Amino acid sequence: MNDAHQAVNLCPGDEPPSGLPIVLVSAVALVDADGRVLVAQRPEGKHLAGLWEFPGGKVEPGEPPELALVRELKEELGIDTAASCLAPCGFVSHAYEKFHLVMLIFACRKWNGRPVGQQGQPLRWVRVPDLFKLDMPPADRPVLGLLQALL
Ligand SMILES: Nc1nc2c([nH]c(=O)n2[C@H]2C[C@H](O)[C@@H](COP(=O)(O)OP(=O)(O)OP(=O)(O)O)O2)c(=O)[nH]1
Ligand SMILES: [Mg+2]
Repeated sequence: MNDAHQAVNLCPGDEPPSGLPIVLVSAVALVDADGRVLVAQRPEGKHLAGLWEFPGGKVEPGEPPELALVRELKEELGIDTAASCLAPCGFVSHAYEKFHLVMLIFACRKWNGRPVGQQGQPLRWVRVPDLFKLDMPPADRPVLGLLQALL
């Protein structure tokens, strides 16, 4: 048995199911001057409705992930930022029932305008330790650890 084979066997049951379409999403931790992070409640009628999420959305074909996020922040929150204001924090990879989510996480401390939910979605500024108490999508749990380490 070679090393690679042994490494696979160290984590039995961890293999993700294959065959699901991959959905690439860019999402952001907007961080205010007090170190709080913005979360938005997902609108009714959407996948994972009612849960608190990091703003962002699907990357369109051929679209750079940073520009997708700049676009989504304008569409969802009405704020302006730039790719140069987005610091990569990490990613999550999570199998939902119908697709496999790969979500790139950025941090952003510089934007213009005051975030307002453009679809009427409620917003909250939350300290990182308090994010653990919120009802968030299952894919987001590893993001909280990332933010705890980075912010
Ligand atoms: N934005 C965002 N999406 C998340 C998070 N966690 C999580 O599992 N997701 C999932 C929910 C969705 O299935 C997918 C992102 O889709 P989205 O609904 O935000 O996409 P979008 O803004 O482009 O909206 P739409 O045009 O497709 O309606 O990622 C999160 O923290 N933020
Ligand atoms: Mg979205």
